[in-house]
Amino acid sequence: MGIEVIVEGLTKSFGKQTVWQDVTLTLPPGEVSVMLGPSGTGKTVFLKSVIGLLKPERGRVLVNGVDMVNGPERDIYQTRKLFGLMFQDGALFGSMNLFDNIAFPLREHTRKKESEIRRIVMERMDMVGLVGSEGKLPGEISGGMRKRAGLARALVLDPQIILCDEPDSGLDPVRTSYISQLLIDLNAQIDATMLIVTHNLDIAATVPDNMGMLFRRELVAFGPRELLLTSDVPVVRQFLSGRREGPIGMAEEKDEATLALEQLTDGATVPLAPPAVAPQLEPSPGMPPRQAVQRRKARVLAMWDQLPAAARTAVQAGLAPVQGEPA
Ligand SMILES: Nc1ncnc2c1ncn2[C@@H]1O[C@H](COP(=O)(O)OP(=O)(O)OP(=O)(O)O)[C@@H](O)[C@H]1O
Repeated sequence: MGIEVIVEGLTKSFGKQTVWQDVTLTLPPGEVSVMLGPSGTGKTVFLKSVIGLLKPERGRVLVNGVDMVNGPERDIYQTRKLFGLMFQDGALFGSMNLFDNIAFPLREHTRKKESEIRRIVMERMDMVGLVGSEGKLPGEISGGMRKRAGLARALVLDPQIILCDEPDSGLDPVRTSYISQLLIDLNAQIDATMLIVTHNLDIAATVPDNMGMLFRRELVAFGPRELLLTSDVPVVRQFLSGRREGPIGMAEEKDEATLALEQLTDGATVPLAPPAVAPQLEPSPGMPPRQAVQRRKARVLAMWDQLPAAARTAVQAGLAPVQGEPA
């Protein structure tokens, strides 16, 4: 089962610029979480801080009891091996074929024999649908294939926590749907804790168990997907509906005067209908059921009293028994 990641009071700055402050959340073990936020709000910085590649000034990130911020470097290095990291561009070595790219972490970090490495690499390539492309160079394949190769490489060390930075960037909507399904299928197969950073609304609506959003140097919210998908917090509603009206501006947050002017226009005053919550993706036929589903159900029911009515209704709709399944 995946490992819980506890983030407490995390604050990160570069010089005088605070990227975000006092971020507190828990990634539940084996569940899929998505972190949303407009460009430049520090989503990538957050991922890098979770894995200990960047050092926030305050707070801690606990993984298996190790603080990835201030713990001993030796422990951080060991704990990092529990992670699989999928970078935005796949981060493949251009001069290596896909097989060697995916085998790289095994050759670097383990003493496995080549025959064992071949078995693992082929198994992971099969998981992401790349068998037959072992000999291709990254420059010879499509962006979607590069993403999948990046994902296969993130999987070779059997990670218990997977971090994905914008798995959709540069992909068309159809390829993005395939990646979404692949992420759910992977979760069903390996039950790893997953954190996906994205601004893709389809991924946000259909993939995660939990969702968070960064804005104005704060974590606006983090919780079950239904909480954010039905939220009436203006910035969350604006982001999830992709509207211009609201606190998020083109280059940066809008100033007070622009916002006040918007309040006077019809577009901003017409209330949005409560959003319909799309069903979460199920694993593909033939995949095992996601083990996180039952754990999440118990967790969400335990926080029932704290959920607003709209979120409860959406949770109930999602819990309705599927035909042929016990309630
Ligand atoms: N190493 C660094 N040194 C200085 N500033 C940095 C560094 N890394 C990131 N930043 C700044 O931190 C802020 C957040 O960057 P980040 O890449 O995390 O945003 P993001 O939310 O992932 O954006 P996008 O969605 O556009 O990828 C930006 O203002 C960026 O310029």
